Amino acid sequence: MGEEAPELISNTDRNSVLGYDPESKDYSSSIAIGDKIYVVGGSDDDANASISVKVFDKLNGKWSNPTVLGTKPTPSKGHSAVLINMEQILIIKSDSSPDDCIWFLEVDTQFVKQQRQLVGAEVVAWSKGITGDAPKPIVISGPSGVGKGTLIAKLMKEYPTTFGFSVSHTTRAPREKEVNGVHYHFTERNIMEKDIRDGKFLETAAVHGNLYGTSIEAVEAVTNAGKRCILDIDVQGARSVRASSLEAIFIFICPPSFEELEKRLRSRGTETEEQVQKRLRNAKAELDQGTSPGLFDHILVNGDLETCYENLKKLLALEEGIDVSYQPDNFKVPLCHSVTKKDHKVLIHCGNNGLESETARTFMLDLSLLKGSAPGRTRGLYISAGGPFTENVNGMGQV
Ligand SMILES: Nc1ncnc2c1ncn2[C@@H]1O[C@H](COP(=O)(O)OP(=O)(O)OP(=O)(O)O)[C@@H](O)[C@H]1O
Ligand SMILES: Nc1nc2c(ncn2[C@@H]2O[C@H](COP(=O)(O)O)[C@@H](O)[C@H]2O)c(=O)[nH]1
Repeated sequence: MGEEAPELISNTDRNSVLGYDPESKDYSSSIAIGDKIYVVGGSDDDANASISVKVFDKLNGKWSNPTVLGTKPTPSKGHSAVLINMEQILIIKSDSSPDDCIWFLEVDTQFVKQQRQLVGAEVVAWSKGITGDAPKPIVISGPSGVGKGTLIAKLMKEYPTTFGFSVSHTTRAPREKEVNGVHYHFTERNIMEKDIRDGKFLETAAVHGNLYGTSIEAVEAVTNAGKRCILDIDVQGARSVRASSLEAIFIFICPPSFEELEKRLRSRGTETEEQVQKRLRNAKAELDQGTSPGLFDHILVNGDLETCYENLKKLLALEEGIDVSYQPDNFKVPLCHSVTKKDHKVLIHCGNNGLESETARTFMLDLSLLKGSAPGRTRGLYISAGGPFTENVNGMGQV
């Protein structure tokens, strides 16, 4: 039986672009999935703009502007759009820096389906393609007063360029020394409820009588700064993140005893007696859930602060597992390129409209080990440079 011919996807450079308007410098590409057509467009006139997405519903003949979640790519001079599966479209930006050229537009992934239900309208989500295995975010949970904030502050102080704190939103009032935008984004309940409906949060929970939540933007701000994201969230939040597409490491911090927890909470002096009582009641359930198997990868007891901090550092070093060695130094897709896809492999033929010549170059993207997705990053992308790549019985190989 013969091999199925690879699917040819034309690029959307200035010459072959669908709907390119030379006056406005706008360009767009379109991909049909089921009953919908996704039109992804941009204009290189406005460097601050982002690539736009429009959806045409073939069933009712109407266009819509979907809610677009995640950090959006900025426009480049052109891009190719490749249908990977019925859930996501690969966008390869031309003439962009190596860390900004591979993007995934999710149109029907689990996350998008959930958000569509929540928002009650069309939703798409962007996720940036990361080569190799970028480090996973760290979720730190534990009862109020156990010392999560103290441990995180130590980590951020010692490694300011490695770790970044995900600044949560909360409806609780700021404490005396808390700074808006640094410790929390302090917000009103009705505003936060609207933001939740608009799909802006990765997770939210009602904790000790207030709303708390991690916005997609908070996590992306840290990741975009090239840092490893730390989330300080309660057990309900940890459970939601576990169920989301964000692949993280989950650490639960325990007190050495309940009495010590009570002592720390009181000595912090930030809560009224009534609030302390409420937090202690909730702590019992959190300790039960946090220490039962399944949710957390690691449990640390915060007895002596320095010992616990050293253990936390050891644990993070073990979990590091960063491997970003797969990206060729000079991976940059020129305006003039074409793309072919077969199974999990995408070939980008660069130069001379894909015709072989001395200047022509081919890159291969291996999508078989992708992990994570929106909201956040799609990791595990492998890029090989060189070629010419040929097809063999197992797919594509390099000769
Ligand atoms: N190992 C420790 N030994 C003694 N005191 C500690 C230890 N760790 C933290 N503390 C103190 O306990 C109090 C509570 O710590 P922290 O505010 O970090 O708790 P938390 O878990 O972040 O609480 P919350 O969830 O309410 O934000 C602080 O006053 C802090 O200085
Ligand atoms: N589910 C979430 N929980 C959060 C978030 N930010 C903080 N928290 C947790 O709330 C309690 C109370 O915090 P406090 O600052 O009022 O003492 C604590 O357990 C935090 O871990 C969040 O975004 N989501």
